[in-house]
Amino acid sequence: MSSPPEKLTPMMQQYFDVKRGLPRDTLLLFRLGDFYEMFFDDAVLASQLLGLTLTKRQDYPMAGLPYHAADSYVTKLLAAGKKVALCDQQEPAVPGKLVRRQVSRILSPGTTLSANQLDAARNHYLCALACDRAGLHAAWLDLSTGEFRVATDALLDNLLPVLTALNPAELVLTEGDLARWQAAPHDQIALHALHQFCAPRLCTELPGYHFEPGLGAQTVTTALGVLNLQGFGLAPDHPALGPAGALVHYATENLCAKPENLRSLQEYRSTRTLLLDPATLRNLEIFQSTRGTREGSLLSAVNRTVTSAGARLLERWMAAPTLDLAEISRRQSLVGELVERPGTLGGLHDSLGQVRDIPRILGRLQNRIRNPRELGGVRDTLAQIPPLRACLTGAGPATALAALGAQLAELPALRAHLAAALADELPADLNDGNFIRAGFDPELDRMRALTSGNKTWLSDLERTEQERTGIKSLKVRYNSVFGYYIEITKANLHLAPSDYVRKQTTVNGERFITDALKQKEKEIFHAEENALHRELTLFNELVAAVLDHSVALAQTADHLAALDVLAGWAALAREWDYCRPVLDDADALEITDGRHPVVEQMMKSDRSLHAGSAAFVPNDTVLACDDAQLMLITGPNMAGKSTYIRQVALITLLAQIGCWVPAKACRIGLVDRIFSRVGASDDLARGNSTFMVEMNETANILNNATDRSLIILDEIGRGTSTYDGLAIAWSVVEHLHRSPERGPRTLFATHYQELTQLEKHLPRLRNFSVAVKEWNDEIVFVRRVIPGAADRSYGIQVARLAGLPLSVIDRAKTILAKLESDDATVSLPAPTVRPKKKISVTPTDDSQLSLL
Ligand SMILES: Nc1ncnc2c1ncn2[C@@H]1O[C@H](COP(=O)(O)OP(=O)(O)OP(=O)(O)O)[C@@H](O)[C@H]1O
Repeated sequence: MSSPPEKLTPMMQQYFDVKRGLPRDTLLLFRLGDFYEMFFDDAVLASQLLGLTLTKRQDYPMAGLPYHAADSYVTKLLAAGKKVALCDQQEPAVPGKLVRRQVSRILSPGTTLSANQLDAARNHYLCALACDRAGLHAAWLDLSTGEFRVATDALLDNLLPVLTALNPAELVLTEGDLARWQAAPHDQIALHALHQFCAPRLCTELPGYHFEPGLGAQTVTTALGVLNLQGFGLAPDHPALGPAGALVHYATENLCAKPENLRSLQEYRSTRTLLLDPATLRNLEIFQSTRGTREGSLLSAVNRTVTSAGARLLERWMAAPTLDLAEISRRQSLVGELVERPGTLGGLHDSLGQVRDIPRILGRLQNRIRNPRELGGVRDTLAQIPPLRACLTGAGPATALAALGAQLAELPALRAHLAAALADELPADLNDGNFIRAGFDPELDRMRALTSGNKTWLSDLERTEQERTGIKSLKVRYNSVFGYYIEITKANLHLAPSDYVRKQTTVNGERFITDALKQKEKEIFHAEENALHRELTLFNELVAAVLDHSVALAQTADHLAALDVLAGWAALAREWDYCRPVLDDADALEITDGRHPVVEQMMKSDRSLHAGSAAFVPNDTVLACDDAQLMLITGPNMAGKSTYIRQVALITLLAQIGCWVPAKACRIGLVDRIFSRVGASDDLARGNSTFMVEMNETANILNNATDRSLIILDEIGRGTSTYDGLAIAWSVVEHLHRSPERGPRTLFATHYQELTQLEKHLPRLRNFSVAVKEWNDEIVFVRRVIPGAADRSYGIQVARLAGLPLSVIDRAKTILAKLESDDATVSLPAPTVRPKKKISVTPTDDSQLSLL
């Protein structure tokens, strides 16, 4: 920061005192009257980010923004990854006296609670990490809803996938860790992966002692208001309590108070979760498409939620699909009951549409961010509980839906209280008043009557003064500078009575006051102030009443969120004809008429735009760890290989979150991890070529896959020379098939025709191809996956479809014919191509398979 001027005014002295107490990367917004001002480097930066005018005060830069618009400016600063401290006046300003000021909150991307600064449909995590010889220890907290979790794992690969899926808005790390991870020797792959996860995010570093587990246990127990953590199944020396303590400390500093909405601390265990590594999340476009949009992702294809809390729960379920068969079956049954009852589904949809974001409303109320609309949200939600319960119990007393309905707390007293107390239309700002309904509180009514009585007096005054003076155009008006005044136009000034006191001359006339008018004004102001004060008291009582029921409200909100997700899935199942998959502990993966959930929907919307476009063609899959373990899929370009192998992975993922799946029938033996290696992507910024990324991802799969995993591999080895690539692809297939009895269920799409010969030697490998029809040297895609290897690749025909110039196509055909003939000499002009050698397989002993 620029150095402060030598001689400081008392106010600037106060500014520097506050600034010194803040972390260095925090912008200070310093309240001066109706503005928040920034000075020095903060002013320069903010003026650039917010487009504010940069001014000067005694030679140093200054920029200000009106305090009532602060929310939208702060939103922009947070979106730019900045942290912002709001320093407010703690007492009314008195001329000649320095006002007491204090930081009231620090806002950062991971700790903000304001509805404007949060995406309603997304969880918003602050996450702390520590890594030592015992492994990776993590804690994450959504301060807006109070969700708080810890996890520890000896293997980074078990924890990093879920953290990537959670996509935290901000990280808290031990000072120096980030640099240490970056500088770690090349073979420390785990530390580099950790650095890679952290580097693009906003990281705040805290001194190491904040991460000490003993201190963490104390901080966390105090924050949760419990004596110990046994009730949450956590030992006092759990290593993730270090990061958990650091999180609570950081949140407390930012809120300038203890976070009041932490209800519980849950341990996340990777052994209970289907893991999707970061590459798979990206490759399978689970949360966003490769273009970076929500549209085109699996999440958007299966999201039919109508509440924000439901949308967030769906995201959480997808980030960590469960391995708990009972839980999966519970969700499936609820979906099943709803699929059977379209009437119930319609009723739920309407009522859920009126439900407000209770978890975040409670989070704000508990952390002292309060406005009348938040209470309105609780009122409107409670009003929906009776119809929702009626809807659910209407399904029959012995149903899972009725059981869920019984868990929704009606809280009739609170509902009636809020309905009686709150006005229909509620202001966003407490100080605007008029949010308490007339007739609710006699005292408030009396004060309001006084105000309105006085206002009637004013309008009567206008009439009587017009009569007294004979000036028809005389007006009684109000402005914020003079308060109430009487206005007389120039032409009538000679008629102004002598008791009128002149206050201001305007272009058209003069403004006057009288003693009686000023007396009345005082009464009005006083009555308004009293009424607002009374409203605030009533408001605080209502907030207290709501918070008294916070546990029941929070639980009900959790049930409503689940109901929203499940009702959405039932609607999806009906609309797209999904089936209920059977999940068990067996080894099989059998899908009849499976479809790709995203491509299918996109094709339908294309069809509605372009008549004649084709419909999605369903395909079967049969895999088993100990039988058809590895499907090797060949076929022309564009035939549908990638779509097919991805659809199997997506159907598996949907099945394990409890959703129904796009198929006619489906049976899946639980999968512990889904791995994928698809497409080409480079990571040039970190010095990794396309091929290097491909090999890293493949290495990860081969090192971490278990017999319970599902692996999809698309064109392994494509990023290098033909023979190197083929050799690698070949040995990868062998590796996956190495155990004599069983191996991970694998789908392997390839253009290396040579690999199909492996079927003869690897008993659990099955050749499949995507069929095409050939017609007049053109190909027609039929999108059917059939047993047996493809005969050729039709690359040139597809290249023609892509619009390559005909001269190039013809020349390619000539070269291909030569290459495929025994005479491998191609006459010039020709590209430099290594003649293709015949590749053959020598049977029996695997180790003797000769490539070349
Ligand atoms: N089962 C299907 N039904 C209808 N259309 C499909 C089906 N499968 C794929 N398609 C369409 O075919 C296009 C190409 O599919 P895909 O990318 O899977 O082919 P591919 O065989 O992997 O091609 P390449 O080998 O060139 O990567 C998809 O974008 C999709 O629109």
